[in-house]
Amino acid sequence: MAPILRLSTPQLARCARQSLTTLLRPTSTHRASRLPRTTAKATLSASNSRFYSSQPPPQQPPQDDKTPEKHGRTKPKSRAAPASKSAGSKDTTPPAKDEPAEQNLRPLSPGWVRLNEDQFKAIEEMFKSMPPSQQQLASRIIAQSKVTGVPEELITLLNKKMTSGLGIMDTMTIMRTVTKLAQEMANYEMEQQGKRREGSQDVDSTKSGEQEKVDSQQQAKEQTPEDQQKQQASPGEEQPQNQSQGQNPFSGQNPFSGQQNKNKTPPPPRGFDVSDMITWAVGTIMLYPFYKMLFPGSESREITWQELRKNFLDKGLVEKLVVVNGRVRVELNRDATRDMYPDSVANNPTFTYYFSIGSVDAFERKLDDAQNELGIPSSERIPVSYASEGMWTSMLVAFGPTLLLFGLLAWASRRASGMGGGGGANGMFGFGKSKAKMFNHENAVKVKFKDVAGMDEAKVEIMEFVSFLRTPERFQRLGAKIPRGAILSGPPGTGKTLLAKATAGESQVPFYSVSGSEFVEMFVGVGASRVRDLFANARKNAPCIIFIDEIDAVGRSRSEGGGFRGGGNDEREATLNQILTEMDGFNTSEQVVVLAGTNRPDVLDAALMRPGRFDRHIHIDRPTMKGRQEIFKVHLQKIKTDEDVEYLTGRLSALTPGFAGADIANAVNEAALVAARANATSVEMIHFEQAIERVVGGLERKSLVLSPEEKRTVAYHEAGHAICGWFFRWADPLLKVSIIPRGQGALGYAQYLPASDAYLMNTNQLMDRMAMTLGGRVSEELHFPTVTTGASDDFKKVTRMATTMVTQWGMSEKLGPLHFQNDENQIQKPFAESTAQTIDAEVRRIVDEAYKQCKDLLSARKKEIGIVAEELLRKEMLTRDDMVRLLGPREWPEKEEFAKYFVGKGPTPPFPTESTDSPTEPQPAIYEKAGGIEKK
Ligand SMILES: Nc1ncnc2c1ncn2[C@@H]1O[C@H](COP(=O)(O)OP(=O)(O)OP(=O)(O)O)[C@@H](O)[C@H]1O
Repeated sequence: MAPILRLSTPQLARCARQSLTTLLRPTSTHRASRLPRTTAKATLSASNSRFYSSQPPPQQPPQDDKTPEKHGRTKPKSRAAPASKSAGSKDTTPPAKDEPAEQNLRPLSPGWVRLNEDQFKAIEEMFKSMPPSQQQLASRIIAQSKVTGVPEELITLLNKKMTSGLGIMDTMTIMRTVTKLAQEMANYEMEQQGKRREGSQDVDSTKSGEQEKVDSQQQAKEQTPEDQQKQQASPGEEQPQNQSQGQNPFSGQNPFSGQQNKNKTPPPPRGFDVSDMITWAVGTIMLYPFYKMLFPGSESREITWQELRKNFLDKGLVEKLVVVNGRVRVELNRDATRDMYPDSVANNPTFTYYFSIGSVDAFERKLDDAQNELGIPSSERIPVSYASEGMWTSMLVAFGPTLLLFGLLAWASRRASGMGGGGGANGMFGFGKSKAKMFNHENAVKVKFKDVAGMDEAKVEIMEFVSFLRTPERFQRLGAKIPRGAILSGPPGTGKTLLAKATAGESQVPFYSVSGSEFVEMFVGVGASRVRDLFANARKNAPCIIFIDEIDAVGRSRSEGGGFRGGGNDEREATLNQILTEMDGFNTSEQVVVLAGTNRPDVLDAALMRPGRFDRHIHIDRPTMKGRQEIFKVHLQKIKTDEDVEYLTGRLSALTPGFAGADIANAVNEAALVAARANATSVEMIHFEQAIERVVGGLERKSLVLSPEEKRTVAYHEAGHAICGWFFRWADPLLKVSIIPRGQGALGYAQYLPASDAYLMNTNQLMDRMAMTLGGRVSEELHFPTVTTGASDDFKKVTRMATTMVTQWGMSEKLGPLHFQNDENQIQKPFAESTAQTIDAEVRRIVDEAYKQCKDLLSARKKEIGIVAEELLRKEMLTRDDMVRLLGPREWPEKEEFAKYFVGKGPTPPFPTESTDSPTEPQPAIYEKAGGIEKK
């Protein structure tokens, strides 16, 4: 076993690989490649067995009392005689080279015994079923066990094997026994090595170099010719001797050899535990035959009934038949079989034949018939026994999947229980781990306040958090409590996340970003666990900012409404409770600021909003004209344009009322794409305008071809809108009229520029807007014998506007200053039937008034409608300048900002925004929407 000690780690690894390959390669007698999966451990261990087979074993301790003296060595201390002896051949024949002399036997450890000759033979028989490459090594290990003895359990196992056979439960004992054996052998080997080193050092210190030379010459002389031959034939076996003399071929690598042997306690090679390795290797070798005993299936062969009869039954070789789970194992009379078939594998004691049967009855009948035919008297009939061998295997097959499932669940619940108290980092399959992304100011959070435009008030509010995170002592000194967090609310895309990021960027602290919906899972408790994990991480990295986007996903009011209607939602509630708890859990010195974003602050739970949690409520609205201009400036920095930035941004912001920051970013990017498509060298005004038109109105639908009549109707319809917009005093300024189909269902459109920053509208403006919206239908009535479906969307807008005037804006004298909220989710109207009737009547009255106003105007301007419509049919699109050319300048003064950017400026002011039902949210103009109407 010594050679293993001299191998370097890479060599060991190589050996292990070879060994594994060898073991898995099928041999003629042994189908290793079909080893069951249960052998995995043995196979792994077997990989080490090649250390032994690839390297010759060490020379055994001297077999003769005189040898050490003869060689001029220090004689090893004599050991106590063992209780039982092994080779009985010791007295009669010289011991085999691997067999130790009795006086060199290691004293037996408690619970250890020595094997007798029969037992050795039995083991050797078993080793015969091993691949030949390993047999040699296995027998060396047997020899070694003669020195060390074997654990008593091994004898018990052997006896059991010979009498009743081993069961699956014995595997544990085997493994334990083998481990013990391997450990003992390794210890023994280490002792031997130590002694050899000590011996050689003693000799070195006492002998002069000359004396050594003489000794070695004498030693050579005194060696018998057989000894010399042996040495030549097996130089490897000389290695221990050479090693002690510093001639080990591995001396360059091995700390045990050569010069290094002079160190009293040579360090073992790094990262390699010799005794472990030996344990593995010996364990593998020993375990393998035992495994074979337990699972002999791989050394059996299926035969047919006819073969059985012809080869064994008729020849009287069958000793017993054992019926096991639908198969019959044939137990042969080995001696008789050996005489008849001397070269057959059937002589191998572990080899069995078996055959399959349909039913036990049929088999018994067949056997009886065969024996009758052969004339076997009933007293000598072949015994048939019934065993339930393989029960474990079949049980494993039957219950395996269930057990696996239970195991998996047990494992999962153990992991899940880990998330309970300790912060929940892992949770079930890691579910409890927070999904928050952490951005670090050094690499990711590069956003600064200068990148966030058009929300000065919000910035001022949030700036306080920055100062707190940067200089907390300034606040703490005066006893001020630091705000825990802020809710940023506002329409989508208005820059809530951006502002939170900028706060982190300015304060130069880590930023955890997570969406409220990421807390919600199908497992109750996971959300809460994630919240715990998030806050635990944040505390570790304080000072830092946590940003929970879309907090309404978890923070909805628990009392009523939202997802809690109809029975509640435990998971969401648990998550919310955890957020509340965590926010309470901060002490005031903890520099963790929680910001949350939502589009629906109205649905949030009151507990979230109370002071001490989200102390601040910062509302971020869509930007004003000035705000848009600033946002355009921020985003224009990223693209190449030669336009005058001041004028460009002013005009673009005038063109984009109602745009949020995200829309502006999108429009700018779209403009760059349009310019790139046109191979332009820089992005020009026209590209921006096209981009905005595209963002608002949708793509041009060139594939939609209208018939000439349809086109004509569309042109007159749009001309009606345009004339209203031109002649009504309070109408929004007209920008463009087009009959090019765009987006979804719009066959044409008129664009107006609503007073972008007008947050109030009076009755005059509303009436003009409604009249203008009805302009399309009225024009159709005036110019065609029949009307079309194209005005449905206009009617919808008008009705909605009139209803809002009556029910919410108090613009009906009959109903007075009352607000009637008609909740569509409620079955009953919150007002009396008579009130409902009054509302209906008032809505009708207002729409009728608007209709009359429109009809009066268009009837008077029928000629102008014709002019515009015909021009529209020719050019498909008219700009404001075209309108001035056709109709003369507009009678009413234009608003200042409109005049600044559009009156007499650029040739193609584009852009959609027609009428809208809300004074604060201008909508893009669409001539006709789908909704069952294909085209006009
Ligand atoms: N005020 C602004 N200044 C500059 N860019 C802005 C501004 N507002 C929005 N943007 C642009 O819009 C993008 C999206 O904004 P952000 O994600 O912050 O919107 P949000 O309000 O959080 O939206 P949501 O409510 O849908 O989560 C930003 O990445 C930025 O490019």
